[in-house]
Amino acid sequence: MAKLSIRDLDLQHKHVFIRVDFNVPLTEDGSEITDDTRIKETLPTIEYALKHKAKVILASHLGRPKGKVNPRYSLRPVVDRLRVLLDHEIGDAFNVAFSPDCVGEIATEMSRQLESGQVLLLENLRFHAEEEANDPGFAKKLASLCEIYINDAFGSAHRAHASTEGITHFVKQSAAGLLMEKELSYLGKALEAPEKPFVAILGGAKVSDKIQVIDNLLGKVDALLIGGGMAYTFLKAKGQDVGKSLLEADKIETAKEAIAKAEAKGVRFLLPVDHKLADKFAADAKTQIFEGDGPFPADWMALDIGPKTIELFSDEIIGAKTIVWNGPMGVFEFPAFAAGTIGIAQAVADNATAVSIVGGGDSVSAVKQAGVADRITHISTGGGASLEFLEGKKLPGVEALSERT
Ligand SMILES: Nc1ncnc2c1ncn2[C@@H]1O[C@H](COP(=O)(O)OP(=O)(O)O)[C@@H](O)[C@H]1O
Ligand SMILES: O=C(OP(=O)(O)O)[C@H](O)COP(=O)(O)O
Ligand SMILES: [Mg+2]
Repeated sequence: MAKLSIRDLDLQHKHVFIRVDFNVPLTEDGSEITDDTRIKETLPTIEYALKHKAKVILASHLGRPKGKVNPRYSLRPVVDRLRVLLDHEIGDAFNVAFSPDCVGEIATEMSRQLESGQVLLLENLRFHAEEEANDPGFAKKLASLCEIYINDAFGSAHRAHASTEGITHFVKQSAAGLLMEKELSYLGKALEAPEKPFVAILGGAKVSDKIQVIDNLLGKVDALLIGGGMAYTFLKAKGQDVGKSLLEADKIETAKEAIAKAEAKGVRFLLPVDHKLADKFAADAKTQIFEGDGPFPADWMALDIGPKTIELFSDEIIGAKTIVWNGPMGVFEFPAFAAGTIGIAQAVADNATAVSIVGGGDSVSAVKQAGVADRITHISTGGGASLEFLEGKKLPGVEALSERT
């Protein structure tokens, strides 16, 4: 990689701002972390900086609070977990300070008081609309906290936001963290010339974001399996009434184009053939299995793929030599709708001859919940980011870093 690495820099006694992706899955009320993979994966970078006597400032977004302060999306639960993890790694009673705002007087004062070898975590960057708008004034405020900027947030590297892109224009040195380097290096090698058959599995809830990558994926994969919340815009595009299922009406045209392109290119394009429907979006919803391409019963929504779809997708997965998976097959956080995601996780893990890559905050959480993570070749902290990387797009969070000269 031609980009500067944290290992190239002299960190001693400097304020080092590390952009991390602590956008971890939480319980519904936001009070507890359900999967801390993204925190654990940044520990090598944080420990490296501490060992080299940096004053470490950590910043992240959490969820999509849309530019407003919202306690539901506070990073406070992350401070507690980080303390425990660093205690365990570094020694007892390791303190992590927490600033209730990522910019302003308190953040400035707390960062000024940091000593070498100490850590400060800033509150959710997305409590300010300027973060996602990549506002230069806001980026400058973030930059004023530090002398060195490190981006270790691979999971957010596809975003050109103030803390991932803008900030680099206001600091002298911007470098990649160890997790960022590890992800780029692994994915770069694995996806340079993937062995075929190459099967991509897409699901999850970020339909409008991720439907964009399909066009480019169709030039690379032999089969594309679409489940989860992503599937219903496609089924609607094929003329099926999907009731109250997740639907992005303004992406129906994009979906139609993708279906046509897959056909023209001879890519096998699989959609669910049965579903587990719910009468409401809740863990205790009434359920029914629905099969075929007729209209869903009115007011019901699909929250999981059905057993025939698990079988159909698994048959495709068994024969693959490279598998990339992002996005759960259903609302696996509710036990009644976890079977599809767990079934696909097992099928991916059971294919011992394929290189398998599972990416995304929620997908990784699901694979761990299914107990098969150790049989996946690479667990990536990035969902959208790994898809855009696979597409061959330049990631703005990486592009913005200083060149190694
Ligand atoms: N059929 C569905 N309807 C609504 N939400 C769904 C459905 N299937 C999956 N999801 C949700 O998608 C979310 C994860 O999507 P996403 O963030 O895109 O994945 P990842 O974090 O793995 O990249 C999960 O919280 C899951 O509940
Ligand atoms: O969780 C994330 O992506 P993912 O759900 O695709 O894994 C990243 O933290 C990016 O979050 P965003 O999609 O709200 O910008
Ligand atoms: Mg997610």
